[in-house]
Amino acid sequence: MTSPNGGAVRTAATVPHPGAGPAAARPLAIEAVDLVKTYQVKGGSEPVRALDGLSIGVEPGIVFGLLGPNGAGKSTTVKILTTLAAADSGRATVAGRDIAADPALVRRAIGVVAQRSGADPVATGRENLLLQGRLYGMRGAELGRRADELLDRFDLTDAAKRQVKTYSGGMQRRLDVALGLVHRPEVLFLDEPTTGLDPEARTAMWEEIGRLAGDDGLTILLTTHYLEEADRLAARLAIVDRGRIVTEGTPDDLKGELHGDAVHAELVAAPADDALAVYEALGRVPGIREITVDGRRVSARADDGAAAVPAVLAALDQAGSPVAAVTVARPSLDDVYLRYAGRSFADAEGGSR
Ligand SMILES: Nc1ncnc2c1ncn2[C@@H]1O[C@H](COP(=O)(O)OP(=O)(O)OP(=O)(O)O)[C@@H](O)[C@H]1O
Repeated sequence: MTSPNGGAVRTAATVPHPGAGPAAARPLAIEAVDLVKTYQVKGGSEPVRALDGLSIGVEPGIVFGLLGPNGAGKSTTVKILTTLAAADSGRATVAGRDIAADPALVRRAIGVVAQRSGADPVATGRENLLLQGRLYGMRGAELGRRADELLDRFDLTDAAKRQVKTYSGGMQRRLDVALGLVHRPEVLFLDEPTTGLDPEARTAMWEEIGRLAGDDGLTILLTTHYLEEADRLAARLAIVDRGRIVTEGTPDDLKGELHGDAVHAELVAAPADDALAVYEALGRVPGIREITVDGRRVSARADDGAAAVPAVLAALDQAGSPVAAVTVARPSLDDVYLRYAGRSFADAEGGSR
């Protein structure tokens, strides 16, 4: 089978329909296979490999989180899946259409809320929605009704006739999401929707996104570098590190893989000898496993964290690395990230790729 431009048309992969018989299957809303993307940097010798064989499969009707630190490759993935950039290699389908063979069909089927607002600041909120609808061929009373419905839904009715430049950050972001939904897309891309919002506006946006997830059939791909956001909103999530997916599952499954408690110790000083003495000393403490030393930070898992603390403190002291502070916690997504990426989320955010 070939497409009008001669390229091969790929059929979308399918997933078993939950609760349906073994023969029933639904197409994936998003499928990306082995995406690679490099950027040539002006004046730089080495090209940046933003995506290094990234693959995801997103079932329809869910919020799927792409979680990763700054520079992990989330925005590049969104740009490729929304046809704004081409991959060097690999393939993908969105809403059942191949992004390379049928980019126009993909664009009609998706809504995109980019990191930077696309709204016209000197137009009103309602005018922005009408303009966006017209771009998708919507007209007349139907478009007016859709704009009013979205203004109401995103709590913007009172501000509908105000210029967008007078909106608060939270109101602008809500309008951005409304703009992405005007033409009733099948798949909505939200690229870091709450970055830059104050905590109150962030919570309000989380509630909105949570409600959207219940909309009939809408699939949402959400990128975020907030662990809490992914935990709260995503039915499934994939953790991205250095352009690859390092693990994928429901937030609870991912945390559940980590049995026992996370023990984090802050050493008085970073160990000098490649931390060998620290690894050896902790390795001898019963019930302690998965030890990671990262500068002054030591992390490990323990079946009973609180009970293990005295032995951990004593072992580190004897190894010549006294402890300044220690915490015990239930596994978090940060622990999941540490396990798969080998460094803490905070370090990955601040560090180089
Ligand atoms: N146009 C570009 N030219 C050169 N390098 C780029 C370009 N766009 C992205 N990169 C690089 O590619 C890598 C991935 O960037 P990307 O924006 O996809 O990451 P991200 O996970 O979305 O991060 P952020 O949260 O900061 O947006 C980074 O190293 C980035 O510096």
